[in-house]
Formats: sequence, C-alpha cells, structure tokens
Amino acid sequence: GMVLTHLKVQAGECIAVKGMVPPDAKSFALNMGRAGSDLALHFNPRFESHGDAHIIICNSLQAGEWGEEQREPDFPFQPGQDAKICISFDTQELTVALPGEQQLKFPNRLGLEAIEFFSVEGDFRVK
Ligand SMILES: C=CCO[C@@H]1O[C@H](CO)[C@@H](O[C@@H]2O[C@H](CO)[C@H](O)[C@H](OCc3cn(Cc4cccc(/C=C/CN=C(N)N)c4)nn3)[C@H]2O)[C@H](O)[C@H]1NC(C)=O
Repeated sequence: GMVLTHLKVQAGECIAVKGMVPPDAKSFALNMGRAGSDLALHFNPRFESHGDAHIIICNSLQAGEWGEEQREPDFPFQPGQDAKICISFDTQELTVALPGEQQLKFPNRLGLEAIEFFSVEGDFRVK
C-alpha cells in the first residue's frame, strides 16, 4: 500500500485519510510513527482475520517488537463503503476520529513528538 516518509506532523495537527473498503475486505492497517519498525500506532480493523471478526486492533511496535494489543469493540466500517479516518496526537495519546462521530484513543507509548512515517496496508483503497 501507500507509504509516506519524511513527514513532520506535529502534535495538535491531524492526518485525514479517505478511502474505500472493498466488498471482500478482510483487514486493513494504518501505521504511523518514526518508521515501519517504530510505530506509535498500528490501527488494524479486522473484518475477518486472525480469528477476529469486526474488531479494531490497536498496537505499538518498538524496534520491531509488538506491544500489548488494545481491542476496540466499536466497529464503524462497512465493506463496500467509503470511510474517513482522522488521526491527531499529543505526547500522551493518539486520537482516531472514526466514521459516525466515533473516536478511539491509544496511549503514545513512544512519547512521539512528530509523526514522520505513515503507511496504509491491506483492504483500504486510499482516495
Ligand atoms: C491468539 C494467538 C496469539 O495472539 C495473536 O498473536 C498474533 C501475532 O502476534 C496477533 O496478530 C498480530 O497482531 C499485530 C498487532 O498486535 C499485527 O496486526 C500483526 O500483523 C502485522 C502485519 C501487518 N501486515 C500488513 C497487512 C496489514 C493488514 C492487512 C493486510 C492484507 C490484507 C489482505 N487482504 C485480503 N486477503 N483480502 C496486510 N501484515 N502483518 C498480527 O500478525 C493477533 O492479534 C493475536 N490475537 C489475539 C487474540 O491476541
């Protein structure tokens, strides 16, 4: 999928991504942090994947090691539908604005002060 590097997204700014979830979607991920192996947030909605159905997995990745998963029951994604996701952060936490005015928060375990890396993987067709 799409990989953006050398960004300088500061605390208080937000990244907005709009895309389409294909009808046969199984899973997609938005990753953000310093680099692919140093993620403040791996945001992974699973429609049907890893034995999970209709759940959002959030996690961090530090030097290639996964942290403890946060599993979100609110699942405002529909296969075949457009979705807009806006991520903002401060040194304490990241906030993900979801479709349908829903929001989820994830601790900024890396204490990141700027997002330099952003990638989209799997079943999400960025518009
Ligand atoms: C119960 C057994 C032990 O516990 C499990 O242990 C697994 C391994 O640690 C965790 O899984 C891992 O969880 C991590 C977050 O914590 C990452 O998500 C990681 O994936 C990394 C990764 C990313 N990517 C690229 C990507 C991302 C999204 C979609 C696609 C492609 C879609 C294709 N589309 C089709 N075919 N239509 C590709 N690949 N791997 C996943 O392997 C499970 O959650 C966990 N389950 C529970 C209940 O605890």
